[in-house]
Amino acid sequence: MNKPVNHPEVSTGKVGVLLVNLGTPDQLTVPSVRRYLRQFLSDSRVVTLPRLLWLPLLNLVILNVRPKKSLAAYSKIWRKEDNQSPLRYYTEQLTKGIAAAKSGAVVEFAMRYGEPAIDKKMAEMQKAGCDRILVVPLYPQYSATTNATVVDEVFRYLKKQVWQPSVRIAAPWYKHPAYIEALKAQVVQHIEEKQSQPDKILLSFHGLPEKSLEDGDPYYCQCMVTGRLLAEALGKTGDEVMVTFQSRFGPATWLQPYTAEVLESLPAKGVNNILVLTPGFVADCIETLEEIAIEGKGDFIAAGGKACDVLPCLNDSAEGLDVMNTVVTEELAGWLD
Ligand SMILES: C=CC1=C(C)c2cc3[nH]c(cc4nc(cc5[nH]c(cc1n2)c(C)c5CCC(=O)O)C(CCC(=O)O)=C4C)c(C)c3C=C
Ligand SMILES: [Fe+2]
Ligand SMILES: [Fe+2]
Repeated sequence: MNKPVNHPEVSTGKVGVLLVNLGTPDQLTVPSVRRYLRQFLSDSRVVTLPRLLWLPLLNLVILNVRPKKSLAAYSKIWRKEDNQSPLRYYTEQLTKGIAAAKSGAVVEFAMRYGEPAIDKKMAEMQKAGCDRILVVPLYPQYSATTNATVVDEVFRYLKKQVWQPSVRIAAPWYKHPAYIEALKAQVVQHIEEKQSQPDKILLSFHGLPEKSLEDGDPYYCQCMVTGRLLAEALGKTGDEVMVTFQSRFGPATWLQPYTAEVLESLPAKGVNNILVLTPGFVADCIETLEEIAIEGKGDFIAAGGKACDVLPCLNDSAEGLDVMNTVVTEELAGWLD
């Protein structure tokens, strides 16, 4: 006879849904911003330069200069009412919204960098009886710098487990009709309220080094598909809807055209009324609220532009929740026995 094994509790067959966003400083302080940037920018999926070159540069130069600059930017958008960053707030609101729609599932969020950490949340979900966990990286377009690093972290956790849950990773939804329709509805509602058409609609996505294309990262192509499908849905030409890339970091060439350069050059071309969307972000954050809605808009006006309306991310709006609920529902279909 085998020796009796001390069995862990029998599974309750629950399903877990773990939404994972990038991460954000916990507090509005230089050490907090530095801690976040250190973890984020030390990830070799994010900065692919040789470690021996990059880590000294990061630790000796960048982490001494950048956190102060970033803190000034975060302080412009920080939520005073609940003392947290918008990214964290909207990620939590989305999680609550999905939990309300998916009774029976354990719905939680984690951050790839900082807290709540992915391994802690995975462990909690297993403890709560989840033997199937759907992980949803909160990025409509796939990139190795965002999605793949979430998957790496999930599997680092799984590697240490004797009893692993089944895990499924949600696919990016860059061309899903629910997503395109949600963006369209946002634009149509804005134009109706304003009772005038913009000269141009800019879709500003987070940038990546241009080299990502050579490396096989599909991000650029997925952004272009989102842009084309939205233009088609709106009945607009490729000229009226333009895809640009923001948030360049470091001296390398990044995906182009650069949002900042386009914003500064449009007024001289007679494009004076524009509408800007940031469809690569699920939730508003420093990159959308500070870089675009404050800095980018200011630069456009300073260059002679008349109106630059910036739409919020889908966030926890009814449309935003609908997109995420659709993604979760479709991923779980067939998996929920
Ligand atoms: C090499 C650097 C970076 C790559 C590659 C990169 C890819 C990437 N990032 C997002 C989404 C977000 N990035 C955010 C902030 C942010 N990104 C970088 C650098 C790279 N991003 C930095 C240095 C920062 C920090 C902010 C700053 O100091 O200016 C955020 C916002 C976080 C917040 O707290 O508000 C998001 C979201 C995507 C989607 C992406 C690749 C496609
Ligand atoms: Fe980024
Ligand atoms: Fe930025």
